[in-house]
Amino acid sequence: MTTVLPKYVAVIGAGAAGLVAAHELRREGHEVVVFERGNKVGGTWVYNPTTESDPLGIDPARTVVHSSLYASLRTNLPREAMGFREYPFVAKNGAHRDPRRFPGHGEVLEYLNDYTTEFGLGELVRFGAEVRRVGLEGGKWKVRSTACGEPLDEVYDAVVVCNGHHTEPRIAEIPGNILIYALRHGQDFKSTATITVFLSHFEIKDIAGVAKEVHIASRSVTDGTMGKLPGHDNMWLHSMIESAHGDGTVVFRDGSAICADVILHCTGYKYHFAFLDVNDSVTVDDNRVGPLYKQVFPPLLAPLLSFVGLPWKVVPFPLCELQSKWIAGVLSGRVSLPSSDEMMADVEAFYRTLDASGIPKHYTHNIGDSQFEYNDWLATECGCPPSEEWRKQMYSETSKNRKVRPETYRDEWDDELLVAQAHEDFANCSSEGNGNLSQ
Ligand SMILES: Cc1cc2nc3c(=O)[nH]c(=O)nc-3n(C[C@H](O)[C@H](O)[C@H](O)COP(=O)(O)OP(=O)(O)OC[C@H]3O[C@@H](n4cnc5c(N)ncnc54)[C@H](O)[C@@H]3O)c2cc1C
Repeated sequence: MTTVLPKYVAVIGAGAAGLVAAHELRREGHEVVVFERGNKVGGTWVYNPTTESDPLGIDPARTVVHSSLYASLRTNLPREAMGFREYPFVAKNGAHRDPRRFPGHGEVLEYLNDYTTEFGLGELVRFGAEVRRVGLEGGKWKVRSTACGEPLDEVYDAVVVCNGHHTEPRIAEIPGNILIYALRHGQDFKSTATITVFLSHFEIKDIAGVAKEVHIASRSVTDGTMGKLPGHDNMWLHSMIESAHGDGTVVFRDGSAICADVILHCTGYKYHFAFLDVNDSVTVDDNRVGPLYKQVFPPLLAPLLSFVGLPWKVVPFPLCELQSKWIAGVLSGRVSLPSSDEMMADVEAFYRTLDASGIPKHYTHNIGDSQFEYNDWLATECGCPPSEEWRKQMYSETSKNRKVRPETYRDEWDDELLVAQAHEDFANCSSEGNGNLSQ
């Protein structure tokens, strides 16, 4: 094998993906700079209690606030399955710690802070540094960032994009006037408000507890499920919205109508890479980022440009960990990639499989059903063990429990045996020197 020199790598974002990418890259011998436009590590898990003064987002003078979290948010995955493979998310004692199996968002941020401290990642992060442009010049990446309004141009060998995909809202296109509301507390809604929610959401009950009426319009509502939601006095399911009007009238496709004070879009987010200047080597088309070999490398720019954390409906932390190991190994020459043509052929074959199964383009990165197969493929490439059996089973048991006990799955479960197996595994991990378990 030819020796490849360590690379000078720019990582964009210091959320879970950027942190694990930085750790794995440095571990492999690369020199790393992490650009983070915020002033903390943790990305999504950095909670901001404020909302914009203008919920319609029209006033150009408004202070823009972004946070995808709301106050009462708890994880939807159990901590054992959710954590990084090499740094288990175990409960810790301490004034600000939340030992629950499905902890509140603050505990996830604490965990990511612990991870940062444990591996000394803070020294790699440049806070307040927003990447504005990434372009290829003479075989090297020119990265333009701004800090305190001052532009800075630097040259890197490789760029790893970890900018997350829960920032750019995907707004449902409804003819008529649209109201958008950012939610932090259910109590943000007055008890008189009638709310139309564009898509069902697990935590809608927070709002239903204080709003007068909640009307849920969703693609998945069928004739058989329309009407009042069983067990709730003030929640109704509707077909999709046909139009919305300035006086608050919302007309559904079945012809029924209500009058709403607020329309809340629970329609998710879009992939967005405003800083990427790579002609058409990577594009976003109907929320498909591509072409990407195995969700990570654009064949024409591999291995010097890569993406971590694009897949959704997955357990993100361990998946990002494996993607990062793969990227780090490929950049150092320890792991090889197929040729560009072979990678492109693989991507095209993947798209044909999606087409043949009737899976729309915007589901390209929904790899939920095959996530563990995907993780195991990455693990084999990197020469590390496949996903733990308990983790796979725990994921599937949690999904089942969420369906059976939608209101209480975070506090009642039947997979204690898997929890015990996880902890047995963590103890082995600890004997191999994992500082997270020695406290
Ligand atoms: C409401 C909600 C609940 C969730 N619940 C769970 C859960 O229970 N369990 C779970 O495992 N996952 C959950 N997730 C998924 C969560 O997104 C992932 O766990 C993970 O945090 C994603 O990390 P990331 O690093 O990919 O992205 P992010 O956390 O979004 O981090 C991206 C970082 O990049 C920075 N950045 C972006 N653009 C630039 C730029 N141009 N220059 C510099 N910096 C930039 C951002 O400031 C940010 O810090 C949830 C997500 C949401 C939105």
